[in-house]
Amino acid sequence: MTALTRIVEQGCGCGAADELGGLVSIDEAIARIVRNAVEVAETEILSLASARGRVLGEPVCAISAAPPFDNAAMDGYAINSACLTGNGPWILPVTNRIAAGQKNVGSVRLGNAAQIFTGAPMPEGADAVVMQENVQRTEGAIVVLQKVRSSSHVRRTGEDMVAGDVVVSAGRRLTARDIAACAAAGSAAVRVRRRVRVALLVTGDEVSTTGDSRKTSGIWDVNTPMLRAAIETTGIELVRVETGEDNRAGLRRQLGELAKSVDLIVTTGGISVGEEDHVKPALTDLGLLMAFTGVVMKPGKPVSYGKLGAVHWLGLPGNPLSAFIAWQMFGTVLSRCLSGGTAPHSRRRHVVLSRPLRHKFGRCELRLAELSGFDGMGREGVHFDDATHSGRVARLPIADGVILIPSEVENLPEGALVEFQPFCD
Ligand SMILES: Nc1nc2c(c(=O)[nH]1)N[C@H]1C(S)=C(S)[C@@H](COP(=O)(O)OP(=O)(O)OC[C@H]3O[C@@H](n4cnc5c(N)ncnc54)[C@H](O)[C@@H]3O)O[C@H]1N2
Ligand code: MOO
Repeated sequence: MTALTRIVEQGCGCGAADELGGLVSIDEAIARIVRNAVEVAETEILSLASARGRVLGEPVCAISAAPPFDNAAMDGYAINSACLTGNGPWILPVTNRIAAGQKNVGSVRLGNAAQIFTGAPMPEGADAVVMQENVQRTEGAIVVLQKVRSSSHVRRTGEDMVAGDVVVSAGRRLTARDIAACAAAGSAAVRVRRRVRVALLVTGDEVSTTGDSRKTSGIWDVNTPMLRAAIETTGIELVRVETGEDNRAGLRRQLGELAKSVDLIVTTGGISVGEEDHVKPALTDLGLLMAFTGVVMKPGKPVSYGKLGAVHWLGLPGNPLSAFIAWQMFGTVLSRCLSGGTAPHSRRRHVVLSRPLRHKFGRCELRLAELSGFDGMGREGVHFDDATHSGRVARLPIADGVILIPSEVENLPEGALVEFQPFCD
């Protein structure tokens, strides 16, 4: 039995929406984010040394061929393979010695050999390298026991890249792998998009900051440190962190101020339907255009998104697990779109349930899950929680991601396939 038959890019694929309550499906919420989020236009030039994590604003092209000349791939002897005729062994006089970095390497005549070291330029006349382990060295000569093919252990000019090749495309978020290709292409600096500027505003009068020596217990503020870390992981720049006032006028003033200096405001809490939920009314006062207000998912139902002029607002629920999962589902997509990064390949995959699963019909549930390795048929298994509790985070450290349980599913047997989305952190 399969809970979902197709791997979808990001959404849950079940398409559940609650028109009456104004809630949209996960897929629709993502589509609205993608439609509204325009990447930052400004770019800057950075040295390769400081470019990791940044989004490339223009392609990086090779300035010359790599390798720039034919060279030895092994320590050994450069020979012309055409001299190994008939049956061996063949005795070849060693007439020169070539080290890496050496200029004027000379040539090798047919029937002779040049001792050569890995990375050294191939001498004229030679077309192959015999590894030193495969010869017997005698006074002034080598004995070759087996034939070698032309080009054996030779790295040819331009076999990795030629001048003008695009080695990294615009939109890539630079990793050590991209930086390797840029360096091999001769690039010292790259043009990247400027980082997206983000403000985090955490509401909730009842929460206390950890580290306050006057307090030994309380509802600790989880969202600020958690989202600081999560935002940092996506490569955008957290420029302001504030504690929200718990009233409409105060929030209106704070949000209005923040909107002057950032591209994105992320808030947590204060977005449900209670009389004490002031974030949306304050944003409405400021002229917010709402793209969606609530998603048919558990946890994270109240997650909302809209725009204050050119500034994006992502409203995450106050419950820490809801805030974390809503960030994973929507915040990461929004950050990527605003940064100008190309969509990564989906890391979604099917996994096999380790035991029967029960689910309450209604919302698409994103339940914490832990990968448990592969079975004899190569199928990846998953352990999962009995239920989702939006205020609990004790199990987050051992969870590798979430399984997606479509809204209409009520029971799944052990061995059923479900979709799994790994956390990006
Ligand atoms: N009548 C209804 N009530 C609620 C609904 C609903 O549909 N109808 N939705 C529930 C759902 S689902 C969620 S999720 C929460 C989200 O509400 P808010 O986003 O307005 O969040 P708050 O009420 O401000 O806080 C919820 C919860 O989280 C704790 N919290 C808040 N901030 C932090 C923080 N920084 N660190 C740790 N914990 C935090 C807060 O103490 C509350 O317990 O609404 C339901 N209600
Ligand atoms: O949707 Mo809420 O996040 O379950 O508690």
